[in-house]
Amino acid sequence: MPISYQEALKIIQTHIKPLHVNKTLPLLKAINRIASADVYAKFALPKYPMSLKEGYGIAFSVDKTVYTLLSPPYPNPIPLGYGVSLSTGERIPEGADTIIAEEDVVLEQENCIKIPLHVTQTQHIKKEGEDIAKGELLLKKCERVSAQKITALSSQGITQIKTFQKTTVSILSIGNQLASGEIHNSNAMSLAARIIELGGKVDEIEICEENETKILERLKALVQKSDCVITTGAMSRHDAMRYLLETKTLTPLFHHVRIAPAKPSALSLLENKPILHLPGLPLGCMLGFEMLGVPLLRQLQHQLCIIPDFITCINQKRVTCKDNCMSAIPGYSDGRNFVCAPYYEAGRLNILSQCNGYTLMEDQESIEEGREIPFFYFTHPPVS
Ligand SMILES: Nc1nc2c(c(=O)[nH]1)N[C@H]1C(S)=C(S)[C@@H](COP(=O)(O)OP(=O)(O)OC[C@H]3O[C@@H](n4cnc5c(N)ncnc54)[C@H](O)[C@@H]3O)O[C@H]1N2
Ligand code: MOO
Repeated sequence: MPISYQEALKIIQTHIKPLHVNKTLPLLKAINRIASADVYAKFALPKYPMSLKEGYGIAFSVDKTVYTLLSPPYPNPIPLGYGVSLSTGERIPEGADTIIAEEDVVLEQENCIKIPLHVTQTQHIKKEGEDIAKGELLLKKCERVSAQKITALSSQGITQIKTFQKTTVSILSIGNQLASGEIHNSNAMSLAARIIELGGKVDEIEICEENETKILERLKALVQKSDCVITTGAMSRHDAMRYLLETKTLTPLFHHVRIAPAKPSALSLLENKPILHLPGLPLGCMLGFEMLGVPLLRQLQHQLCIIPDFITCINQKRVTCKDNCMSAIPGYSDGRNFVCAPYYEAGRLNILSQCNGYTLMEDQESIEEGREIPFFYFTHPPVS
């Protein structure tokens, strides 16, 4: 009996152990990787109150509009009614509590300024610790290292961080047409490209003819090399990969999922390494990877949510799907609307090149125009 898509995801979450190999990397090499340790701020930023304008720092007094400018060395604190010249980003001396931009003052004499009537005390000042507090959590374990996270880290002088090792994947493509050279192995190259896009590393890409002994031998070798193996093909009736799963030569954690396409997909463990078995039909293989392979990689990479982020879009063209399963429908979204691909049968080859993501729809025969749908971008870093 096929299990539901949710059950398959649950099995990935409960049976697949995230990888525990750490690597300390320079910040820019860590981009898109997952942090393997919390990083805290060593000191507060800014370290001192700073002026956000080119102008004057004054010790504000409510009844005064004219301020005498002092020259360094300044008295500590600056007395009420006095001020100093400051540039943008400069430290504000003790006692000065308000910044007046230079274009807002009238120079009365050489060392005297007249400030506008409406001044807010503390204006244009960035206070000590306003950006980052000492001890603040800057990067959480299991969080993706992004350009936005780099700002705080580099402002602390942090040049390297601990991340989880990239997931390494080997691909075994099974089929006699592949082995004889009758067809090119576009599935493996497409999967490999996608794995690299997602931040993984591809170790080996091999082709194997449909022979149970040879498949098993190659799988045993590949699980030694990689964190995870993906097989493609030989999953229909009477096929070799399916036979190995059905006879429990390879013990499946699941086999047959109520998804469309890629229903015959399976997940097994060999020497504790996960093997994802996808069908050979090209679109079935790639959408099966999006539905099951992406969550598997996210699980291996400690992602808290193994499903990637999605946005909500409005469906623009009626879509037919399969009821009693989770259908993945590829298409294009401009961020607001979704239009499904003109065709999306599992055996088609090249339609994804015209798509930027897919929607998932469960137990529906169709998705009507105007309906809200989830949309998963291919380009979203899925380990985030
Ligand atoms: N009588 C039935 N037939 C099929 C059923 C069924 O229930 N009853 N299920 C269908 C479903 S669903 C799927 S999915 C496929 C599973 O097919 P396989 O995984 O066994 O596919 P292969 O025989 O290995 O390959 C089919 C076809 O796909 C192309 N291919 C395969 N590998 C590659 C590759 N690496 N790169 C590019 N293209 C590849 C090639 O044209 C193969 O001939 O079974 C249905 N059948
Ligand atoms: O499960 Mo298959 O990929 O629909 O043809």
